[in-house]
Amino acid sequence: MQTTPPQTPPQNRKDTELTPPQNRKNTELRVDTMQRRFMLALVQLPPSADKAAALDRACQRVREAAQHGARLVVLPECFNSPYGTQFFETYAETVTPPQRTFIALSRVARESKVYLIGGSFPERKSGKFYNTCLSFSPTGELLAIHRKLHLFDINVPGEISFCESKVLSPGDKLTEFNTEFGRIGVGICYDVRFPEMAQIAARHGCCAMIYPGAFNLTTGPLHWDLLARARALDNQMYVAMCSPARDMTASYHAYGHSIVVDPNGVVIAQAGQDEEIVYAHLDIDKIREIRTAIPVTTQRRFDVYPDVARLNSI
Ligand SMILES: NC(=O)CCC(=O)C(=O)O
Repeated sequence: MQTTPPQTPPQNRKDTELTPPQNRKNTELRVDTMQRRFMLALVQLPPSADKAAALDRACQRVREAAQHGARLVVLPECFNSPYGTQFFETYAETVTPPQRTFIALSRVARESKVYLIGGSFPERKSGKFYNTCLSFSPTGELLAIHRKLHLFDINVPGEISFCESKVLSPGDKLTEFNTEFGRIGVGICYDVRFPEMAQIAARHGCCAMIYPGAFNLTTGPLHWDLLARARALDNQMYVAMCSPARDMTASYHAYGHSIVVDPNGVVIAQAGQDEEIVYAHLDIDKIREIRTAIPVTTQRRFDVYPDVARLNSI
């Protein structure tokens, strides 16, 4: 459990679980800042069935993003395995003990001196499988493990049917971690459809909610941008979603269009459908400005809807 106050730098500590934010107003931004502005990079990678090659390419692109000045780098969902229930068991790795993906991501975060939200990979744990995202500090320390909470089980007749829960189990924890820029919340793809996660993260003082994702060609054009913008506007926080590039020869056709949205709901960076790194500056002062100008954050009527207010004490 995290026991350190928000001012504490992220070393020597894991934020994989949440504790009540004590001694502060919950709506406060956790920006005790050495840095008020930083560059985020979303690495939109092509899908690949070759795990080693995909991992090498991801690390090479993380280094490239760092050389361009990014301090927080994000990879896509299932970035080093094909996305499909038939592949998860074959490509799965453990976190304890660390295997190939963990070791490579930790090393590249350390060598590049970046915070790395390492997309996701199929994880094997105690006989179960999860869709898991590991986040690392610039020293390569594991900061957070997010196991996708909401599994992608949908059926749009004639368009797309997917059932992650055939193979995967859902996680059971929200995920946030501290950086010197601010506190960051993490979800994976379908998690973005559940507004409670971003709302809780915002009320815990997160400045950004980041989702490695892999929408498809049916729901992508309909909902990808809209969901990112909705989560950002409702919570007056930055939202970023990082997709694989589109490959029509792959078994799953990812939408692409990795996106960064500002706390006004404005898209400030967006990829096309091919391999690309998108960069955006996140500015903590902008969150404050927007929350001051349109102060919905402090105008909530928890006297009328008290159940929601209990989020304060999560
Ligand atoms: N990988 C996913 O969770 C896909 C989510 C998606 O496409 C959606 O429409 O939601």
